[in-house]
Amino acid sequence: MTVTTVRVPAKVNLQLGVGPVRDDGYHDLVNVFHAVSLFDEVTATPAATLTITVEGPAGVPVGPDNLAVRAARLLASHAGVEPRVALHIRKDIPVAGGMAGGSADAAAALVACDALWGTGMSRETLLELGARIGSDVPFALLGGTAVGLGRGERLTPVEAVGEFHWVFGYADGGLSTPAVYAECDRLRTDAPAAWPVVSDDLMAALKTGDPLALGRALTNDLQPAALSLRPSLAAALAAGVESGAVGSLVSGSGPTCAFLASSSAHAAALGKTLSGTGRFSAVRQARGPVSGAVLI
Ligand SMILES: C[C@](O)(CO)[C@H](O)COP(=O)(O)OP(=O)(O)OC[C@H]1O[C@@H](n2ccc(N)nc2=O)[C@H](O)[C@@H]1O
Ligand SMILES: Nc1ncnc2c1ncn2[C@@H]1O[C@H](COP(=O)(O)OP(=O)(O)OP(=O)(O)O)[C@@H](O)[C@H]1O
Repeated sequence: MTVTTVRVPAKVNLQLGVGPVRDDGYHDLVNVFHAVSLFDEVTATPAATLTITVEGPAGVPVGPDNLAVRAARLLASHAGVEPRVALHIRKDIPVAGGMAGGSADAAAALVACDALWGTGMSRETLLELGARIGSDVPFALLGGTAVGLGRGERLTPVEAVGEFHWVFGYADGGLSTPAVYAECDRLRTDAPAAWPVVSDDLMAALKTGDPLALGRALTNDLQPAALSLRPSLAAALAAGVESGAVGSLVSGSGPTCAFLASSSAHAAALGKTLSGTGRFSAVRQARGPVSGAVLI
């Protein structure tokens, strides 16, 4: 194969239940991931050495810290091949926005390089290598809707009926994921975290495909921490409720706000209204669930 391109989706967390901090610094989670139709593309071209170029928003490292580069190196070392590839990322997922854009690129690089180098890794091996790069990477490989336990890497797919329609409000400037988890711990000093459990209401809403029920069931334990670090998010979320969203929450560690609509037409109207509030740097419509990283 000469050139491979992989398309990979962003995620929103339908439930992010955060348990106590573990000895290794991670938190045990109940993390209900949902892949949505905002995509990055990673292209892998044969080259003498490993190089990386990025097209799109600023703030993405173009060196060894890029998660796609780390993924390519890890795969090469695991498979015993030289990491000879020119990686090119076309980014559409917001950077440090709580939608797992970097993790998505790592997942895409694993799939693209495996195809380019003919290393023939099993799905299980790619999921295991992905988990070594970051907790969100396995889900970017899987896509759809899934419950993630442990630090979010132990995945079980969830059957969801139909399609849900979303509007995402982007913010200027990102939030650091470790800083948001640390703020979550700080806010809980007086009340230790309870062990999270999968929400029955959420699972029921996914089984029926009812957006109103899903909207009521959305929860994010990191939201108070994101709001504490970025107080302007409170008004941004309120704008969604005032504009008729059937559910609103911060996506993952934020600061992107996710708004659920009752139909595609409702999402288009909601997107227009939210654009007019001036509270977001950009407003995007998307649907979910969509598949994980795929060769195109
Ligand atoms: C907020 C979420 O996006 C929700 O899906 C994820 O939990 C974050 O996943 P991620 O960005 O892949 O995070 P990782 O690269 O694995 O970890 C970055 C940092 O986030 C914190 N972290 C992450 C996952 C987890 N279960 N507990 C944590 O406390 C830790 O401080 C860790 O050092
Ligand atoms: N390919 C990449 N795309 C974006 N950021 C990257 C990439 N590789 C490394 N990074 C670094 O990772 C940081 C977090 O980026 P990312 O966009 O993944 O955040 P996020 O969406 O908030 O993550 P998550 O939702 O998984 O917590 C960035 O600020 C950047 O420095």
